[in-house]
Amino acid sequence: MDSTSSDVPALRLRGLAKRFGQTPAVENLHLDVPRGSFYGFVGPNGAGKTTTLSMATGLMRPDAGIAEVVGVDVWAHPREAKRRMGVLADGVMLFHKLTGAQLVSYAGLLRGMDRETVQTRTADLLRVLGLEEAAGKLVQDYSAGMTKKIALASAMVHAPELLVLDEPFEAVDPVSARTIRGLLESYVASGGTVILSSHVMDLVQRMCSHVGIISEGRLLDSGTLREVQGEVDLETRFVELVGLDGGDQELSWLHL
Ligand SMILES: Nc1ncnc2c1ncn2[C@@H]1O[C@H](COP(=O)(O)OP(=O)(O)OP(=O)(O)O)[C@@H](O)[C@H]1O
Repeated sequence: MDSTSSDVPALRLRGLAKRFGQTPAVENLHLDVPRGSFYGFVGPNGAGKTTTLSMATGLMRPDAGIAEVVGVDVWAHPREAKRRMGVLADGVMLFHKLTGAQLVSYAGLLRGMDRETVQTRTADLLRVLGLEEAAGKLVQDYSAGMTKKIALASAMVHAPELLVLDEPFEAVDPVSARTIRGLLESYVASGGTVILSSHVMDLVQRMCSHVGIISEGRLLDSGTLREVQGEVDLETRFVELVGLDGGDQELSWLHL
């Protein structure tokens, strides 16, 4: 397949599956993320979002199925696939004994970039993300939001074709969230592709051109935002598909 063709999805998943013991976390999942799309991957807690994105990005080996980034098989050609994507993983340990600036630079050097470019881009990212003053501080001393931002900078420094972001806005303050949104929007406008997982339907509805809804390890619906949400808003559609499951219950003892 010609990986330069715009028909090749930025991310293509076929039959992805993963079990933890007897529990299926992801089952026979097929998904196409078109190039140049801003793709929201949503689902309730424990739906399989992180497991899917981990298998898609070479962090967790699937029991079955294929993951391709711009036509490159992630598990057959991990180095080539990883060059083309930037990943913000959920719950993965960073090298916390490095300073923020060192962490981003290290990520760039790992991708084979020259030192000068790495330095310039690291400074740009730290400035834009409001981390200039914390550049020399150890990552272990960062707050949760600062950690999220430095991990995001590390994922973006090599200007990959695809960004895979697991909960990029979690713990991030509203001003930084706005900055990150702006960065991602201009990245997509210039031809990049973003897939992000989130629980915040408003945010997905505002930012994303495409959506996939996953529950209990299965993809329930996917397509353009308009196709998926139909005549209602995304949250209503999400609840229709996933079910309320306790969402409308009350606790009598909590009535004061
Ligand atoms: N390392 C693991 N060992 C055992 N079970 C796991 C492991 N990781 C995930 N699971 C299980 O797999 C299922 C999917 O989890 P996953 O973290 O992918 O969901 P998620 O959609 O990302 O959830 P959340 O929105 O809460 O972050 C859950 O039932 C979870 O308990």
